[in-house]
Amino acid sequence: DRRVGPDLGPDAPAYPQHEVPSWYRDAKFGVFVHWGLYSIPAWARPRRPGEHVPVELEYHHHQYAEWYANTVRIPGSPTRLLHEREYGVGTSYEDLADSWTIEAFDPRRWMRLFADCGARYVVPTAKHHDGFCLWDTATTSFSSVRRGPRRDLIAELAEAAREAGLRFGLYFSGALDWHVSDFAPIRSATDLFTLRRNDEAFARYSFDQLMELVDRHAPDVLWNDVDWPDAGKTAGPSSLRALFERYYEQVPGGVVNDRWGVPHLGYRTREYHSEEGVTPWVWEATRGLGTSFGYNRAEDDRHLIGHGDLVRLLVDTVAKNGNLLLNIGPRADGSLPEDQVERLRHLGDWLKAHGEAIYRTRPWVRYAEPVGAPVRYTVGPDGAFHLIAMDPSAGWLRLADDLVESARATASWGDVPAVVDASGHVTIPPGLRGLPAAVLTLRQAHPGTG
Ligand SMILES: CC(C)[C@@H]1NC[C@@H](O)[C@H](O)[C@@H]1O
Repeated sequence: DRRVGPDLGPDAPAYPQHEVPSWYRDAKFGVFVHWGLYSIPAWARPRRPGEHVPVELEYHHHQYAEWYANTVRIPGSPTRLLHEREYGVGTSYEDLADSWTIEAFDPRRWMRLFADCGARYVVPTAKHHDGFCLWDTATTSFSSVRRGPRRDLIAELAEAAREAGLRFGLYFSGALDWHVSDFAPIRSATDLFTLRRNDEAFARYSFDQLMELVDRHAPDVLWNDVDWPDAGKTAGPSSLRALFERYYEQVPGGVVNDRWGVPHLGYRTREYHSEEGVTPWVWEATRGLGTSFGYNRAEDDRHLIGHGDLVRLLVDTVAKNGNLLLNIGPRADGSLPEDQVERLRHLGDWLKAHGEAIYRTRPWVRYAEPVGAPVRYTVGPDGAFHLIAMDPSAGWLRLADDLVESARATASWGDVPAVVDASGHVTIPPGLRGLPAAVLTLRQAHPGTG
C-alpha cells in the first residue's frame, strides 16, 4: 500500500523533515469515521471475509459502501440495479444530498464512546472521493452546510473530540473528487491512479480546501488518501510542499501519513493488511469493523471481525511497531450500528484491564516466536516486558530460552505471580483462559530492550 511519487525531475521541491511525534507512537489505537452522502444508500454488494472476487469484477462488485458514487455508474453493477430499484432511474447520487438528515447525530456521545473504548485519536472523513465536504467551505456549495444537514459537521466533531480528550485528525481525499471530475467510472486499479485530475486548478482547489481545515482545526493527523494532484507537486505557494510547511508550523506536533504521491511521509499505512514483522518505520493498520468503511446495511454479524480477533489484531499491530486505526461507519442519521459499537466496547474492556501492555510501549527485538504457542512482545516505558499470550485457552506455554531466567524471578499475570518451571513451562491461570489474550509481565530488563 506504500505510495512513492512520480519522478518530478530536477526542479522537484525538497520536503521538510518531520519526526512522527511521540504522542502518536504512544497512542496505539484510533477510530476512523467514514460518514457522508454514501451513508444514505449505505450499500455495497456484501463480501464474506475471504470471499474471492475475480479481479475483473473488483470494482463492479466493490465492497466499500463509500464507493457507491462510482459503483452506481458501472452499468449492470449490483449497486446500479439497487439504486434504480430504490431511488428510481432518474435520481443521481448527488441528488441524495438534499435528503440527508442527521436527527440521531450526537458528536459528544460518539467521542465519549470512542474515548471510553480506549481510542486516543479520532479521524473523521472531511471529504471522501465523492467530493461532498462536511465542513463550512468557501470552495464549493456541495457541502453539509449548504445541502442536507446544513451543519458544519467537522467543526462539531472537532469540538466534541477535544472535549473528550481525544486527538483530532482529518481524512481528505486528495486525488479523487468525483464532484469536480468528469471521467468514466473507475473499473480497475489502473483506472484508480489514472482517472483523476492533475491540473493546476484542481491542485489549487485541493490545497485551498485542506488549508481551510488546517487553519480552522489544527488537526493532529492529516490522513490524505490515494495521491495528490500532480500539478501540486512542484514548487509554488499552493504546492504540497507549502502545505506541509504551513501545517507543521501551525501544528508542530502534527503528523501526516504516506499517501501524498511525493517523497514525504510521516507514518506508513496498511489497508486490511499487516506488516510481516517489527518495522524500523512507524506504521498504521487500518480496516473497517466489517468489509467496508462506509456503513453497509447489507452486512451482518458474519461480515464483522470477531471480538477476540479484534483484540489480537491490535496486539499484533502494536508488537510490530504499528497503530490500529479502526473504522466505524455511522448510519446516515448519525446513529452508530450496535454490532460495531459492541466490538469497540469489547476491545475497550480488554484495554481497561491490559492497556499497560499496549499504550506507550515500543516493540522488542522480535514481535513473536517462529514456533510454539502464539505470543507477542511489547516493552513498556518503565522497562516492563510484556509477553502477550494470543491463545490463553491452551492453559500453558513454553517461554523462549532468553526469557526463562527473568520470568522465574519476576513474572506475573497481573497481580498473580506466574508459575514458571526450570524448562520455561508457564501455566496460564484458569481465570485468564477465556480471554482473547492474556498478559505475562516481567519486571526486569531483558536482552534487546536497549
Ligand atoms: C483506508 C481507507 C481510508 C480507504 N482508503 C481508500 C478509499 O478508496 C476507501 O474508500 C477508504 O477510504
